[in-house]
Amino acid sequence: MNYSYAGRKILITGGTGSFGRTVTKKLLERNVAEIRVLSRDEAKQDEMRHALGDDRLRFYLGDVRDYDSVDRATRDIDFVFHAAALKQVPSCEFFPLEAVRTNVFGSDNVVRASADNGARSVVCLSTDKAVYPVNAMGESKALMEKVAQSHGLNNPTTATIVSCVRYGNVMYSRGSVIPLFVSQLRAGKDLTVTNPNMTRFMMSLDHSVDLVEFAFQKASQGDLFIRKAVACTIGDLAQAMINLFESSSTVSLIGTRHAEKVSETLATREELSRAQDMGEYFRVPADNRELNYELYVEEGDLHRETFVDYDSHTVERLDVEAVEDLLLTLPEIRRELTDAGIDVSQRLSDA
Ligand SMILES: O=c1ccn([C@@H]2O[C@H](COP(=O)(O)OP(=O)(O)O[C@H]3O[C@H](CO)[C@@H](O)[C@H](O)[C@H]3O)[C@@H](O)[C@H]2O)c(=O)[nH]1
Repeated sequence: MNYSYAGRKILITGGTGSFGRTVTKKLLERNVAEIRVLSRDEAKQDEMRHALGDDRLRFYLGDVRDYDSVDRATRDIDFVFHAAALKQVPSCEFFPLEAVRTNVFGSDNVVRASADNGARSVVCLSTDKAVYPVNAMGESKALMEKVAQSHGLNNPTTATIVSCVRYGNVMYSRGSVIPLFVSQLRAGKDLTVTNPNMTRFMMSLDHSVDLVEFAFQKASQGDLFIRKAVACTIGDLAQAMINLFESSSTVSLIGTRHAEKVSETLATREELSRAQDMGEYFRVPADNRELNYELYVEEGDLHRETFVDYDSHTVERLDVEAVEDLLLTLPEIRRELTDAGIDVSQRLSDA
């Protein structure tokens, strides 16, 4: 279905985070009537209110764990982008029930309140860590995906479309490794690398948000959209940062953190076997069969064996120079380099 944003009201949960904020900025460029941001931290809201200075922005204090605060924020709303989450792997490992409360029950509140208030479309933000999860953050996000998909299965006549978008690591997002490396380089310290052979999917924030808009426009009930991405090793990422900053820092190995994987998977082969390849991304439709399994035993999926997981160890791997080029596409990196007195204009014009 194609919806126009003109005159529409959009809610972004977790709207003061890196992802939510970028989506907010992009949507403000459309002819939307109102964007609501639901989040817990009034200081971040205040900072965003002043930074964006747009009177179509409305800030709602509240927590997705609390149905009433989500209900208030979803009244008379058209689109909901659900980005609020606990997303740091180590902290979720220590406090797994907090991850369950926010990422599972909180997501259920968002889906239910949106449907109760007649929203047209809800898009939930997921992560590659939800695939073959080994940590509480990923496990809770995997359940969030199931909660999102169960909406359509349990409410066949609902008018509210619920879908998910799944990403890898968003470069320069708050609390992630790239801003950490920048601060270490600027302080003249060595870069703390967990395991140089670990691989991660790398994508820019700007690229990532396009898919949210696409999901709003095109999702069918229960769809999961996966953004394809390139990957690199963390050792190459550290080296690329050292090279760009023309630094004499070296790498200091600190070992793998709690519950980290050596590689991440964006899509399983089972998902790929029923996915639609749409160029930049995959669309994985929900399995809409009913709970009547005896009707289906005849239909085994022989086709499935020909697919392999979409994994950061096996997709296109960037070398150090290609990682440098990718880093230079980030405005934050260019600004940091300029601040550090490093002139990259020649390199940018060669690119
Ligand atoms: O001091 C550090 C910190 C991290 N790393 C490594 O850098 C990579 C990326 O780490 P980080 O930026 O902390 O991201 P992840 O732990 O991979 O998780 C991020 O990426 C996920 C998507 O995979 C999101 O869902 C999470 O919210 C987000 O925190 C990992 O291989 C880490 O082992 C280091 O080498 N040194």
